[in-house]
Amino acid sequence: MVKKPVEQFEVNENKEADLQVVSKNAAKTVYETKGLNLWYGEKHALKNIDLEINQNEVTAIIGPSGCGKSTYLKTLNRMVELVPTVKTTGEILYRERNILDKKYEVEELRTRVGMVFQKPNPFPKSIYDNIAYGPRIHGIKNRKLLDEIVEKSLRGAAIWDEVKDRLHDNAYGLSGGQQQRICIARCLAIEPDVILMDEPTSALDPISTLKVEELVQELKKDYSIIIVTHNMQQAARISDKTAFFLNGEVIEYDDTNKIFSNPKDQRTEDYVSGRFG
Ligand SMILES: Nc1ncnc2c1ncn2[C@@H]1O[C@H](COP(=O)(O)OP(=O)(O)OP(=O)(O)O)[C@@H](O)[C@H]1O
Repeated sequence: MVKKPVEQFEVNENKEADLQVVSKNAAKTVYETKGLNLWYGEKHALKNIDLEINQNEVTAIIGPSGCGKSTYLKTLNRMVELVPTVKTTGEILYRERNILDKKYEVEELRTRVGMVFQKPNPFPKSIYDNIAYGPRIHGIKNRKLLDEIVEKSLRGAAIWDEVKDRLHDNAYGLSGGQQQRICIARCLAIEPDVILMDEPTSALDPISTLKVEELVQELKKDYSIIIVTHNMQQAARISDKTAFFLNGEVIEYDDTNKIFSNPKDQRTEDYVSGRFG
């Protein structure tokens, strides 16, 4: 009788592979929002949000003005709590820990989660000092090490070649598109895990926009990116997943190509086809 050791081995190997897939998927979730509600005073701005955000993906948040996109983004680094009237319920798990728990140190969160804003906001300092700012705050004083971080971050933000000969010039002397990439480099210098972007190209010209979009595609190899955008073509071009928000609710969340080509909800279809918003 012929034994079947190979088949047996194959079965075992598959089981192991299955287990690996399961554990890999578990590690892939960077944020899990569960039943999140947020009020600004009486205004119920986020309603029962459930969203899972994956690692090394670009997640786009779209929806008409006032639907809660920026508010949701700002809950992810707890910036929203700077507004004194804010009240939240529910959970936001970041790497499996609830960041809304008062015991969670917000400083720790901000070293893991960087943010890029709509309007480029470099500090009124040299290009070099803009990038070295975060590492210096974290106690790095060694000049050689700072030089390395500055170069690596500027390269990572695809702006090194444009500024390498003027590192000690004021960042205000750069164009808007260059300033935005300096802000992205400043974010990379703290070696974050996640980058939040709130309409990062809305103040930029088309060429700078394209550069930032290409950069986002490049950065997702190393980071997880969540981007709020009004520009639906941009969401379709650069994101893996898209969440459509309306009146504080997530109406639909799916692979970007499904949201744009075959949405399940009529309201999503109406929005992505430009019928309102
Ligand atoms: N600081 C605040 N105090 C009170 N209400 C606020 C505050 N910030 C936002 N809101 C309200 O919460 C709702 C959601 O606002 P949010 O800025 O998150 O929307 P958005 O989708 O990002 O809009 P836009 O696309 O215009 O930037 C809006 O009704 C807004 O007026």
